[in-house]
Amino acid sequence: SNTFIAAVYEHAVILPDTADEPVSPDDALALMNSNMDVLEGAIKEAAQQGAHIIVTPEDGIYGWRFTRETIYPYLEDIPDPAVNWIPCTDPTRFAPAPVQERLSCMARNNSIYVVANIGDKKPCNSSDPSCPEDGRYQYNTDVVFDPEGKLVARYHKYNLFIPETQFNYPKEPEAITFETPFGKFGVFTCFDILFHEPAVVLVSELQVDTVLFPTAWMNVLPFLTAVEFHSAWAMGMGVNFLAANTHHTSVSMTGSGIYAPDGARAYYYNMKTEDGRLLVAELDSHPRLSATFPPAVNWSSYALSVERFSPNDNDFGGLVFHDWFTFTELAKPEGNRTVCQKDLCCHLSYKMAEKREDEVYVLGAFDGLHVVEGQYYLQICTLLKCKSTDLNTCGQPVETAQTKFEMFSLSGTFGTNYVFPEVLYSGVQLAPGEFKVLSDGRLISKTRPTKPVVTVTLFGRWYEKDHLKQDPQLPAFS
Ligand SMILES: NC(=O)CCCC[C@@H]1SC[C@@H]2NC(=O)N[C@@H]21
Repeated sequence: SNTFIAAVYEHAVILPDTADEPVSPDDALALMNSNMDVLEGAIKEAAQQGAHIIVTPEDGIYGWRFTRETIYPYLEDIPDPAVNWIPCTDPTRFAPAPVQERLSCMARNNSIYVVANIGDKKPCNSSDPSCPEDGRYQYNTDVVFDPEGKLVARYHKYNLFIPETQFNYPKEPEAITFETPFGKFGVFTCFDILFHEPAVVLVSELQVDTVLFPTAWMNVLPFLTAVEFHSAWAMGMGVNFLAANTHHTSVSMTGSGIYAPDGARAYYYNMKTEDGRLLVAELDSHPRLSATFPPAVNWSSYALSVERFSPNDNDFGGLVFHDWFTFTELAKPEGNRTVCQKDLCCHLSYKMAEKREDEVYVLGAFDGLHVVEGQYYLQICTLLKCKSTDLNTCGQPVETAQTKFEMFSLSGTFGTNYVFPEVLYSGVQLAPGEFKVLSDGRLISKTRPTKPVVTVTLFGRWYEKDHLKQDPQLPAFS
């Protein structure tokens, strides 16, 4: 088919009690069944609305706050999908697997692909020198059941986030894909999105059409809020992206969406209540063949072709999520500005509807290794609103703004081809259809932005540089 209906469910996970001791297998299953009761309602509703596939969140069935020992009763042995297993119709073929059986039946009874995140356990012994002392590997695992209830994909998360000490890293990254009548799918989990393997491999080498993305994502403004970054990754990589987040506002977890390469089809961000939400939207099965598929981009073409727009007399520094940026203030209501850090020069042309006295915007550049909660090399050009009119607050998280822009055009001399374009309006709102990337690398407003701007960002990832030693992040202007 040319199109299909996708669903994602943001789930307010029912968490286990914080206990230091492992619970019984029955208690673990009871907690997981409470969560699956809610997921089953969402799956039924999605199927009734015609969805062909539904994605549910990372940690959506057992929650978090586990040690290696306390998660054990929640784990099941998940076989390689090559065994051709329908747990719903053949539940006793392997060791008891009540969670896989129930997920399989939900898929089968509703004739829909179901994507879920559960825990896998694999026994090992001393013949394996890497075998953990407790005699088992434990993996954060995505599973996919087809509309017959057959297990068609199993993915072990490769880039564990720092607190996930309950799980092991798989020895090698797994690039997991499967074919459907509506395109080729790939799957990875949460923190994986910031790294080359397996995320970029799935798109650039294996040419998937749609990525399935269970996540438990804590939002970090100004660049790493879920809806902002996940929609930007879909656009930068040219794929559909189905992101299902957990919903838990006390740790800033919210933000799910159905994203196409040219913008969001549906998204949900809600820090006000603890409600989950089902999203359903239509997508192209093969976005690369669609008339709206964005053109190939040379990310540095425009920026390398122009001279510096402005002198660097008044540049200053500031921290953005632990990274030392070089900033220049946008003091006039319109203009052309350049700011550089190391090899990255960022150019901005902009026009504000009016220059407000109570809001300050800057153009910023960062070219360096990010080292907090993981190590990854970034090149970032950004137009952002400062928290207050004090320039020392530039880079601190900001959610709202009042300044409307007539236009913006942002570009940079990137050394990487992997650049993710973000536009965030006041109130953590996306701007689908209101901006685009030209083939020469400029991120431009298509029409006059309809809402006040919080950030416009080109978020570049330079994967080859991830293993460099950290540069001392000193102000380049001092
Ligand atoms: N479950 C996960 O793997 C969560 C990782 C995503 C966290 C994103 S990426 C780095 C930022 N730090 C955060 O606390 N949230 C952001």
